[in-house]
Amino acid sequence: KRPRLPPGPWRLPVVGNLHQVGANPHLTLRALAERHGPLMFLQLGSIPTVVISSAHVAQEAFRAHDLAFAGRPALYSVERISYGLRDVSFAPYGEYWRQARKVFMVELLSAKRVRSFRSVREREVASLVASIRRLAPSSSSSPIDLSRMVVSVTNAVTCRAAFGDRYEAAGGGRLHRVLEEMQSVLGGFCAGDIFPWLRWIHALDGLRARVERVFGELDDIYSQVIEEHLRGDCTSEHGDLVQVLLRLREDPTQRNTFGSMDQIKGLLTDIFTAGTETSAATIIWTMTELLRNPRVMARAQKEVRDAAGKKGAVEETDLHDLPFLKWVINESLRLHPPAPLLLPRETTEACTVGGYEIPAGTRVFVNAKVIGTDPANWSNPQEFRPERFSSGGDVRWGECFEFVPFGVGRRSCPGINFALAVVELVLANLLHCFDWEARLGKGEELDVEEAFGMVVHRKRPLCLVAKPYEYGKAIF
Ligand code: HEM
Repeated sequence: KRPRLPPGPWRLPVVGNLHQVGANPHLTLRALAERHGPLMFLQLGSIPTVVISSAHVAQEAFRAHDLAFAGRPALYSVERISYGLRDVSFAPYGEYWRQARKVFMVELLSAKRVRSFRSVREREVASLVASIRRLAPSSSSSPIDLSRMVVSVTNAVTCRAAFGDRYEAAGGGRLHRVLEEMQSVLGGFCAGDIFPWLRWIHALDGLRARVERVFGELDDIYSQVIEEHLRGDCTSEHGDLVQVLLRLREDPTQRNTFGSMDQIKGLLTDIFTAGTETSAATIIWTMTELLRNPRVMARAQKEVRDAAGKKGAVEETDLHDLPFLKWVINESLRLHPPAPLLLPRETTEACTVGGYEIPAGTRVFVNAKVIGTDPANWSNPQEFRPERFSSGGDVRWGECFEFVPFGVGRRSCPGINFALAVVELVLANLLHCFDWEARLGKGEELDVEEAFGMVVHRKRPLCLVAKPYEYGKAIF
């Protein structure tokens, strides 16, 4: 007997289940899964879709059929900005993806390479602390927009790792603006991704023009940076990604894969889309939860201040002594995974999960947020309680299906080391150098309202009063 599709809600003609998903899919999909189960079938416009909402189903799907789930859909905005999917994140599963991911892993994201960017991180974090001091010289200063400042730091760290010292020459400010606009065109569902035959509509609704504008500006910046590297004007002490990619062009074994400039540019875009907003959102959600939980804030600050002592700043070598801070970050990633539905997958072949058929070409969402707050695996799941990570040692990312903020299987995030290095250093310094206060009305609590996008941020920026801490005077 032919297996059936997984259960799911009734669908309307043409739109299918689209009207039930709405503008906040990570929330509506939770409610739908509660009714229809942890393996659910939806028809989103013309796209057959499966949503996985439990650790148990994720484990069964990815242990037995990792390859079948290793594809990605070709999304409208991503296709153009990644130079025709010449990236890692959205490249179709195959040889190009494998080679490109290997280059990322070895040349940019390995533990050794991440360590080599230490001075980049320390410099950018020092500059963040100095900016906050300038804006908030005393405890009676006005609140500062921490969300904005944190995105600038994560952008700057990624830009320096990718471009080396040419980052400022590339016009740091202009690049930030373009990257912001890029995140906005990539955010959310667009009609052309749900009804591929409707892609023409983006000529009318303005999306095509926005994508073209961002693409043009990015291309301009990349061309300038690559040109300077080719002229030999680049002297970064740690070696940067552009240098590495240009060297690969000279290598006869790699030339076929990385021969064209478009390939280099596609990979650069990937680093910015995958790496900056995700890390910034993690920092901001962690600060949000610390402010909502003064007991946890006090313990985290004590740990950091004990480790750094009278030093004006926390250095990377101090981070080894901060186990509590690491649990705090894990707890934040559990409650607020920046990519709550991971990145969409598309099945490369048909497979059977839990006795149900998943046809080839099905779009797949894994609901990391629901999995991380499933009462079957987490006690009092909505409570922010970092101590729950105290037993069992470090999390083994990718092997623990109850906690998947970085995804699962062969397409899981390769940037974990790179991300956590900057997230930990920024947070440690924010906690060491300042005391923080959210100026709220009587009885009011700091909110956790979300704005949906490929990366889920706070709906409103995190604006806080920063009170300089006594030992924080001599920064670095
Ligand atoms: C806290 C920060 C981060 C979070 C929460 C995060 C999360 C994720 C998630 C959920 C995925 C999709 C995984 C899947 O489909 O199973 C992903 C993929 C990816 N991430 Fe990250 N990420 C972060 C930081 C970074 C950084 C800093 C980089 C690089 C500089 C990076 C590079 C990538 C790439 C290239 C992919 C695509 C992998 C592939 O398709 O083979 N990420 N990330």
